[in-house]
Amino acid sequence: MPVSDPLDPLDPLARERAHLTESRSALRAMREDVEALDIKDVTANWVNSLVLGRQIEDRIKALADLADTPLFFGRLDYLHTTQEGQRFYIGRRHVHDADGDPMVIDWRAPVSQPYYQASKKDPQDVGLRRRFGYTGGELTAYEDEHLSDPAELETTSRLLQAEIERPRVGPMRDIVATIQPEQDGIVRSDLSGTVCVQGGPGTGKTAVGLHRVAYLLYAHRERLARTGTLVIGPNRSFLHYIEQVLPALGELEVQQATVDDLVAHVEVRGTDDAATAVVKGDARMAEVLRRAVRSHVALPKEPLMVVRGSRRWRVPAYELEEMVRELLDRDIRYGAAREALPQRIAHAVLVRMEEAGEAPDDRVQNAVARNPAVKAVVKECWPLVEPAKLVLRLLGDADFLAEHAEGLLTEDEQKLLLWAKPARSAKSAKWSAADAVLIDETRDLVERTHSLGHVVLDEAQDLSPMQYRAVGRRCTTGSATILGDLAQGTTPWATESWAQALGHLGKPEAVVEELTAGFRVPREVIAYASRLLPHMSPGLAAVESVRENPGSLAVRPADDLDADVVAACVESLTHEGSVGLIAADARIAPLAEALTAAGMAYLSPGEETTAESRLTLVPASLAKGLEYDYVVLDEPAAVVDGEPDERTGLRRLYVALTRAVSGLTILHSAPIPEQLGAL
Ligand SMILES: Nc1ncnc2c1ncn2[C@@H]1O[C@H](COP(=O)(O)OP(=O)(O)OP(=O)(O)O)[C@@H](O)[C@H]1O
Repeated sequence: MPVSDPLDPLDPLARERAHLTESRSALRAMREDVEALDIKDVTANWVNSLVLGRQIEDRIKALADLADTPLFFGRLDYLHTTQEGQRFYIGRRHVHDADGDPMVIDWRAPVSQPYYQASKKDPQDVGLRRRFGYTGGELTAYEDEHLSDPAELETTSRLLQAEIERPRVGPMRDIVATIQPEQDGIVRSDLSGTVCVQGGPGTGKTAVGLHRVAYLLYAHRERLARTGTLVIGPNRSFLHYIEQVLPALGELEVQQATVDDLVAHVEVRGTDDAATAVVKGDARMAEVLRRAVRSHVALPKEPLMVVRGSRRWRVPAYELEEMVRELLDRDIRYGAAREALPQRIAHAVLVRMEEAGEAPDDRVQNAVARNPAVKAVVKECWPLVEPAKLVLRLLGDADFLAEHAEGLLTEDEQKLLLWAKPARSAKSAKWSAADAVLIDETRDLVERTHSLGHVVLDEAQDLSPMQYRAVGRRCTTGSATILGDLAQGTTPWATESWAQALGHLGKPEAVVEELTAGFRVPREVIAYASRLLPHMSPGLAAVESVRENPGSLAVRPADDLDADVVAACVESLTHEGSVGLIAADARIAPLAEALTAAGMAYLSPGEETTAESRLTLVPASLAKGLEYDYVVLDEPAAVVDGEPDERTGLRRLYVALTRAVSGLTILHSAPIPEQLGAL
């Protein structure tokens, strides 16, 4: 790797540094231009000026020059055909000079794509690809690849390798400088299609999903600003961990939520046992709910008599019945049909008025639709359905449930659904998370759920069919990026195949891509963890680690488990980077006590690690998606035993074993689960 000679005016590094300095001044000038905007002349309306003011503030924020985030990380020199001898610096955002000429090009622009995709085999008209290395914001190195020079040997990039090996203190960071070709293909796939990514631990699924949102916002900014984008993660601590990535890429508008947040129409205070939750999460419940909602519709028995002034207008029962039947047959929401019915009835009355020689207009039709007699028919035939009340009745009234579950759920399954003690009201009921999903489904039967432009669903393998439906209805008219690993499914309803999951989501046509290169876990550690695969997810390929650092793996029997675990944490903390102590949930309290007794401060998952505070105590149930430079794993057998069945237990253990970036120390007093075996 060439080094700089500051005394040489032709020194390439010095010239690149000069370009960096000029680009920073250009960025400053762009920011000052925005800061100098005077909106008083443009708008007299205070609401407009508030909105405009906020947009300007966001723009100023987006144009900030962050000291530790390099303005560009690469350079492309094109050859002749497409961009005639042009040179582009690739960075996180577009920077132009006073004449509007680009100094740094956004990594998402089409001309940047060869930075990620070009190779010796397919140079894509690129003569030179240069990667830059930074040390604390200073440009200190560069690395060249002459893609069209057959004499130059292909080597692995030291800068890329250094980035992959970099210690992981702090929240998750972006990977724009080092997105790999297979990842880039997913990041840049078109907005119109849904993509599903299967990938083992540390293959970059989360990173790819977040960069795809950033890319789509760039390529379809207006459309997505209107329709909205959402990232769904498994829990709060995970969302905290990833929340900095998009803002660092200049995207401040993306919402984040858990599936529970999406369906939070009632307060969740209860829990279900696994068997009950499985039935509640089963896709057949959608049909039970559909039937139950539609069962509220009653066919009219009596004719309708509308009195207006001195005239009486009669609509016979059979005609009303036809209207109701016709609405039932149409595939529209219960609520929409309920709104349509009075207008239909009013229309029938108007036809009669016209036949009698009157000339009623729209106002008359609306007045008839609001007539008490018409309202009474609607109330009788198409009553309001309150979603929470309907679910309350299904879970509390065995006959009502049996009527609508007939032929769909067995008697045993129905029993599992029924509350031991029926709740009195929707307010006082102890709703579970699965109940909230049922209520959400019912709401959608009554009124269409608003669809966003794009949804990213991470750790998707853990969702129940009913949860997939809840996510799917939030992107019916948009698209989605579905990320997950079947081997890390730890819920009793975890999906067995992506085809099934995509079917429930309503996106059966989605393309399933696979990522197999592992950027997190060292070779030896992933090989050890992958021993579990045949026992819990046969058929899934093990991840191929691209880490060069061999990492360290130690499995040690403990005499005094708590004390030995604390000692292993102390030892891990002598290294640079973050340390995660992962343990079965039931072991968290005693370990917290042991750490406190030893005078060691620790964080909870999702709390930001800093240089001073690097140890996090992680319950196994929250470890998914997170990573630490060094992991101390307490008592693997307890992690397995903490789950209701062995397969789920082994999968939980697999998740815990695959969080380490540099070193994994396992301490056990009980025997190591036999599927893992000795080192
Ligand atoms: N192209 C890349 N260059 C550098 N680092 C990368 C790259 N791809 C992924 N990484 C890093 O590898 C680590 C794992 O990535 P990520 O968390 O996205 O993986 P994942 O597949 O979601 O893992 P899990 O299945 O455990 O949730 C992160 O630190 C991420 O920044």
